[in-house]
Amino acid sequence: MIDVVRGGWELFALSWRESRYRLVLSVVLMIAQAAAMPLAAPALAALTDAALAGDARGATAAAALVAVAVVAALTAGHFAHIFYFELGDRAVLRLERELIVLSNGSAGLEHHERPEYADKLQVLRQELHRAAWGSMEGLLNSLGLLVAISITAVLLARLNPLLLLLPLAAAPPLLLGRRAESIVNAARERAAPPSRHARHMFGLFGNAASAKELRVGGLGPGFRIRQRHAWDSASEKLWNGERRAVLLRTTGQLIFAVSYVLATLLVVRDAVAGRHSVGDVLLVLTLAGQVNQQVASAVSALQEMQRTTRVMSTMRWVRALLAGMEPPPPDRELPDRIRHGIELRGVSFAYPGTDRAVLADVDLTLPAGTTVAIVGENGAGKTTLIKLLCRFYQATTGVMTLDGTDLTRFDLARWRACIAAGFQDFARFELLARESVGVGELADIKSTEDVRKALRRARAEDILDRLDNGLETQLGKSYADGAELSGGQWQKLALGRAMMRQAPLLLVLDEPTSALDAQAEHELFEQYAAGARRVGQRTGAITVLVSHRFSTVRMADLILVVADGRIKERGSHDELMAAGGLYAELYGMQSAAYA
Ligand SMILES: Nc1ncnc2c1ncn2[C@@H]1O[C@H](COP(=O)(O)OP(=O)(O)OP(=O)(O)O)[C@@H](O)[C@H]1O
Repeated sequence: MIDVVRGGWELFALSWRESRYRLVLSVVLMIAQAAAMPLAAPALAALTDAALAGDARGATAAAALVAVAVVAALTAGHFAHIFYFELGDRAVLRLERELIVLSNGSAGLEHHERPEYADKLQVLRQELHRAAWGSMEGLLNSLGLLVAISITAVLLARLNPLLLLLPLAAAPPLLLGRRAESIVNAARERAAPPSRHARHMFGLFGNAASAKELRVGGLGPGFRIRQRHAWDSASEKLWNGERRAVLLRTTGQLIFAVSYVLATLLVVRDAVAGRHSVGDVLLVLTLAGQVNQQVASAVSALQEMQRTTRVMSTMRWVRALLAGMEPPPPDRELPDRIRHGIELRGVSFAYPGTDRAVLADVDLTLPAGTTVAIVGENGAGKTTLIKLLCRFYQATTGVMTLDGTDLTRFDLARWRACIAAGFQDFARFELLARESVGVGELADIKSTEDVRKALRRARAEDILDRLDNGLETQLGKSYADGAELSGGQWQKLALGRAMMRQAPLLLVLDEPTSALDAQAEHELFEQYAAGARRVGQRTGAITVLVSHRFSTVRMADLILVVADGRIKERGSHDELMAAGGLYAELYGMQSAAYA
C-alpha cells in the first residue's frame, strides 16, 4: 500500500511539474463530480421534507440544489477528462523522454545487454501509455472517491451508525463478480480449441482449394459431423461457465439487495417512530444505492494505481541502474595527437552477469600512426576488444592507456568524439540519405559535399544512383515514400558514416564490409590504409580493422591473432608467415580456397 501511495505521489508530482493549472482543474472537477452524487441525496431529502411541509420556497431552493448536483455529477467528469487526458499524455512523453535520455546518455552498453534491463524496458514500453493516463484517471478517481465515501459515511452515520456497515455489503457482489469473470474466462479458454477446430472446418467448406479434395474424398458429411461436434463441445463449455457466472453474480447482488432493504427498514422504522423524516428515508435509499458503485470504483481505481506503482518503481530501477554506470569524472585533457600509442596491460574482461573471461590478461600496444588488423575465429573476442577501446565497457581487470595515461581519466564524450567507427551490427537510420550518412559527424551533416566525400571514401557513391532524390531521398520502410535498401546497401551507408570523421584519433572498422566481395574489400582498405598512414603521420591516428579476409588483413602494419580471448600471435604479415604458426596456417587455408 505504501508503494501505491508513493507511485501515486510520484505521478502527482510529475503532473504538477508538467502543468499545474491542468492538474488543479482536473482535481477540482473530479472532486466536484464525485461529491455531487452523495450531496444530491440530502438535497433530495430536503426537497421532499419541504414539499411535504408545504414550504414552497424551501422546496424550490432544494430542487435547485438537486439540479446543480445532478448537472455537476453528469458534466464535471467530462471537463476533467479533457484536462487529465492531456496531462497523462504529457506525463507519458516526459517519462519516455527521460527513458531515452537515460539509456542513451549512459556511458556504456552494459545496460543494453543485461536481460533484466531488457525485461524492464519491455514492461515500460507496454505499460507506459496505458499506465500513465490510466493511472491519472485512477489517481483522480481515488481522490474523488475518498471525498464521496467520506460524505456518504457522514450522512449515513448521522442517521444511524449501523448504516456504516453498508459498504461491507457491497463486498460480496464485487468479490463474486470477480469470481464469475474468471470462471467465464476459464470457460473461454477451455472452449477455444474446439471452437478453433469448428472454425477451421467451417473454413474448409468455403475454400476453393479444399473443396476439390472434399469432393474427391467424399469428406463432406464426415467433416460436417465433426464441425457440429466441435461447435457443440465449445458451446457447452461456454454455456456451463456462463451459467455458473450468472448464479454467482445473482447471489452477490441478492446479498447487497437484502442489506439495502434492511438498511431502508432501519430508517423506515425510525421514521414511523417519528425519529426521522420521509426525506431521511429517501436519503438512505439514494445513498445506499451509491455505496455499491463507490466500492466497485474504489477497487478498480486501486488496480490502476497498482499499475502506476509498477511503472514508477521500474523507472526508479532503471534510473538507479544507469546512475551507477556513470564514468568517473575526467581529470586529464585529451591530447590532439597520439605520440606513442594505446596500450593494454593485463586486461581481462567478462560481460556483466557472466563469469567467463572473454578477454584474459591481454598485453598489447597499438603504436601511433599504424593500421592494426585483428583476426581470429568467431567468438574469439575481437569485437569485445573494439568495444573496450570505445569504452563501451570497463575492463574487469587491467588498464588501457593512451600515451601512458589511463583512458578513463579522459572525458568520455571527448574520447568518443575522436573515434570513427564502422560496426558489424550497424544501425539503419531511417532518415534522409544525407542525414543517415552525415550523422557520422553531426557538425557536417548539412554539407552535401562532405557527405559525398565520405561515401566516396567508403566506395559507396553508387548507392546514390538508385535513389530517386539522391542524397535527399527518405530511407526506410517506415515511410510510405521511403526507399528500402538491401542489407549490403545499408552496410555501405554505415561505412560512409564511419568515414564522415576525417581526422579521428582512432578508427575502428569491425567487419563493416562483409557485404562486399573480397576483391572490393581489399581495394577499399588498400586505398583507405594509404590515406590513414598519411593522416597517421600527422596525428598519430590508429586504425583498427577486424576482418576474416586475409587478403585484406595482410596489408596491416601489425596483425593480432586472437584466440580464446588471448593474443596468440602478433607481427606483420611477413613475420607471421615466417613464424609458421596459426596465422600462417589460416592464411594458407584461405589462399588455397581462393586459388
Ligand atoms: N553482450 C554479451 N554478453 C555476453 N557474452 C557476450 C556478449 N557479446 C559477446 N559475448 C561473448 O563473448 C565472446 C567473444 O565475442 P566477440 O563478439 O568479441 O567475438 P568476435 O571474435 O568478434 O566474433 P565474430 O568473429 O563472430 O564477430 C563470445 O563467446 C560471445 O558469445
